[in-house]
Amino acid sequence: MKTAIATVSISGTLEEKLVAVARAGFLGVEIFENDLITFPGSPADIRAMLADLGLSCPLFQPFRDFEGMPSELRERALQRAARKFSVMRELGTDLVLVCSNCSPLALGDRARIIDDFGALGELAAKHGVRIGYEALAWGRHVNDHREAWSIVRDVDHPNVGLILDSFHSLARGIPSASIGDVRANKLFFVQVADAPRFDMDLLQWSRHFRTMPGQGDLALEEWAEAIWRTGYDGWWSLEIFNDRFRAASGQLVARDGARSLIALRDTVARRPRPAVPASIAPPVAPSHVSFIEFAVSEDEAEQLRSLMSALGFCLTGRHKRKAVERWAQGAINLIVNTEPEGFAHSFDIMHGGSVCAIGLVVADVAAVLDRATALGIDLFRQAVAPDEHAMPSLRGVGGSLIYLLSPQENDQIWRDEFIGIDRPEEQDCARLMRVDHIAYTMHYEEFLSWVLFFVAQFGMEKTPLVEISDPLGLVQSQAVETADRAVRFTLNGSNAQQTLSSRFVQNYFGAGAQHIAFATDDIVAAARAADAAGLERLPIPQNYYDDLIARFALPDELVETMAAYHILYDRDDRGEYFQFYSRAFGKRVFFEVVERRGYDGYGAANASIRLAAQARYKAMAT
Ligand SMILES: O=C(O)c1ccc(O)c(O)c1
Ligand SMILES: [Mg+2]
Repeated sequence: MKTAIATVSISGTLEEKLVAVARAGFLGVEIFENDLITFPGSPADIRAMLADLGLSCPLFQPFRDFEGMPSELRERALQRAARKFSVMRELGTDLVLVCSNCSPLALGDRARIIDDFGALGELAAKHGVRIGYEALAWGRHVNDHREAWSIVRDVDHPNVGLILDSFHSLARGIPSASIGDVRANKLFFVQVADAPRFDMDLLQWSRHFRTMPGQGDLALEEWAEAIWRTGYDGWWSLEIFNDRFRAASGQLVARDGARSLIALRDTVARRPRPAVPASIAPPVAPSHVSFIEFAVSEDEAEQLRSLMSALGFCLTGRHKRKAVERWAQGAINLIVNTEPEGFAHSFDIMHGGSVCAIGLVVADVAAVLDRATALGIDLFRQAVAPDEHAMPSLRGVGGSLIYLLSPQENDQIWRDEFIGIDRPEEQDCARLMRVDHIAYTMHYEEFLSWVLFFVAQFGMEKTPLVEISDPLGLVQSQAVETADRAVRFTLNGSNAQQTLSSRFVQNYFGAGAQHIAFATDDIVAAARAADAAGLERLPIPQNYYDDLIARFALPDELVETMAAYHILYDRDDRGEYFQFYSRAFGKRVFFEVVERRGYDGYGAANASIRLAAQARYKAMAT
């Protein structure tokens, strides 16, 4: 798979863009005219830079408003093209993208359009270049690749071919089966972009919200599969217009782009009767969260211990040699690491007491590592003693670790590395059963990067994006989940400076786990016990409960109980959801307890209530 990316997809100066593209492992780069025009050197200088970086330039674009112009403008359009062709030769590319005409002057006369492309093809042949015709979704007369293909077919000139761009076709809902009509030798170039499903103006949607494959909702697999089935073996190039990417690190976006194309190809390779053979290890979904590890100083550890105790966790083991404790309840293991050196300690110094690692159980650790390597995901290994499990790990959100455990290791590790502590009978009353989800908070600009990480590496599914109102701005939130919902993460990021999300990222010096939700099957019992144990809770206003009665027609008694214990409630067509929150530990991490009765979401309707309650604490503190 020959992969390229358009300069428009990446932030920075042209030089910075090219370096980022080359480092990410692309073979080619589409040069956007604007990047050429703003560059203080000749096209030949750009060509030399590309050569130094080992990149080729398979496409120059765009050339606009060409076909079907009234007679008096036709000659000028051809002259304009001739100038561009000279530039292209200097730049070292032989293909230009001509996008369908958007000018109000354009005529839709098909015979004229075919004639124009015939003339352009002749001119191109003289200059030793080729033309690729792309139907813009908002083209004045041609806005469907089926129409563009029929024109290219009828022009029948060796220097005139078709360019397919997933956005233009999928945004308009054009069936990908129609790609089967395109002849591979006439398909000159393929551009790939995904996008979240928005019901909005096509041009605005395309110019601001395109994403890497896997970060959006378009049916890219069918589309890419249809292209492979034609026998096309040319370039696959990302053309991503996205406001966030323009503001993000070029290196990050380029690396994600490369990752997204590898993952897209692999998804197609894993469909029935694959159009391409698989070339990397398959995605292996984690079966559950084995543990969550906190890196804390001894001072903060006391606070954390009392919070965990109040939630019903018991100290069940100590590491044989290290200052590491295991606190457990149900199938949940919380690790408290106060070691004065090592990864956890560095993490604590950097961020303050917080989640430095999680452990995921996976059926095939080697496959996870192989896939991570293929996707350019960083692995982490640290020195271990001979009697310790050498758990490999991936670098996850904010540099925290995702340890990988086989099911066997998950059974053995506590016995092998920890000295068990017998707990008194009366403490043995698990109210919380398992980790329901881990909520990560991150910079707005890196949000899509982590969506892609979980989707590409573990084959997790995305829920629709939701916007949550914090009293000080909007927060964007999206969950990634395994197909069986046994492992769930929510990702949160905000563009507004003072939202709780943004303050977390500022105070924490980066992205991290902001809250952890545990599942119970009796929320009232869990809340009552937590109250009795002195858990500091997030208070919810009575107005919320009055509104609940109005919205859901719930029995008074239930609402009174929920109000007494500050339990939030949500319902959808599948079931009911109950949740309550602890206050934050170290002003960073807080806990949530949830009970799901058939409900699959995260109580998005309640998130603004929770954020408002948390904002009150901030107001009181200042
Ligand atoms: O938004 C545009 O105008 C535009 C230009 C060139 C392209 O290849 C494209 O997909 C969109
Ligand atoms: Mg395009």
